[in-house]
Amino acid sequence: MTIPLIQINGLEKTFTTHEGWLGQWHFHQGKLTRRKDSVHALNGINLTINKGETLCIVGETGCGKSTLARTIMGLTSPDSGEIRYLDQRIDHLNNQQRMPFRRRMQMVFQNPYASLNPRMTVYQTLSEPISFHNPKLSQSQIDEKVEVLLESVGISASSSDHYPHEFSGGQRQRISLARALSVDPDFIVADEPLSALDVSVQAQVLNLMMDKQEERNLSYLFITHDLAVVEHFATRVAVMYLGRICELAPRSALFNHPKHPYTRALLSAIPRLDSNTTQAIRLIGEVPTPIEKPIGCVFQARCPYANQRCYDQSPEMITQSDESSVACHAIEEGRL
Ligand SMILES: Nc1ncnc2c1ncn2[C@@H]1O[C@H](COP(=O)(O)OP(=O)(O)OP(=O)(O)O)[C@@H](O)[C@H]1O
Repeated sequence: MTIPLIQINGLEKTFTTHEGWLGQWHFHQGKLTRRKDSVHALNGINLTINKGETLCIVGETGCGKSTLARTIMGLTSPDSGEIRYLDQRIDHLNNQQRMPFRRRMQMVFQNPYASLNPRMTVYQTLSEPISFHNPKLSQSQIDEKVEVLLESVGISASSSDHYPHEFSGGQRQRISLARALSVDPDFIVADEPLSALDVSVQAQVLNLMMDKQEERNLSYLFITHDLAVVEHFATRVAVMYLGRICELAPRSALFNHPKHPYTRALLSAIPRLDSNTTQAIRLIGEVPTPIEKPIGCVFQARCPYANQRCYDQSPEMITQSDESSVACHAIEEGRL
């Protein structure tokens, strides 16, 4: 049975930036004014992450993947929209109110070199969240939990007095995962957790994450550029473009029958031995900047199927027969 764990409705986030060194001041109504640009990072995201599933987010750099992750985790506040954990709204909580959810929702970052405190031993890194969230545990119970946790991610408990710099990149990412697991979460956001690692180590860390998911019925929101990882690991895949989700589909539907022109373009960039019958699309044109949010479909400027409606009207997500959803006028009109 599918149980929704995280539900996101109409999430919007715009950042205001002061663009460029020379361009940041200008005269406006006789006054020297600092120029501001609005970066539309999230433009109405609707998404559900179910219990026990891995939802992978893919899309070009700057399309809003990390902003989505950080907003779900409460590290960035949304401008509008709702985020629910089970049936509780969590998008507007202050630090104090968010505390119970911090245990249940954890994050693993791209760079284990930066995300572990270099001045804390592995024991301190793991025991601190354990004792904070379980104040009744005795010292020996905490010690035992740290030991079991470390061994469970393939790090010898005898190295718990070592510092992060004494470990390899893969070991550090294992320790980051152990830290996330130390408080028994239900949900982990992993933002490019493999991309700072050697290719040979990536598979080991990915397999470890899959084992932990099975053991603990974890839900993952997994952000990656690597479509081979997505094909191996995802339950469902959300394809993002310029702050919007353009296709959301079960893994096999997405890889076997990609629908949105952007998804097709992404997948046709992967060299494959089996010939895919879906027509490949080569992307033309520049990636538009999130500062100039287009009216209509966000993919219009690079889409070979765009017509006037695509320039005028933003397409809605429409569910297809294979449980995928896609936002594309050309598909809706049967032109694709
Ligand atoms: N704190 C911020 N202030 C201003 N702009 C920001 C901020 N954070 C993100 N942005 C902008 O929002 C847009 C989305 O950024 P985001 O990091 O979410 O994209 P991404 O898809 O995760 O990219 P990448 O794959 O490179 O990590 C980008 O244009 C980025 O420059």
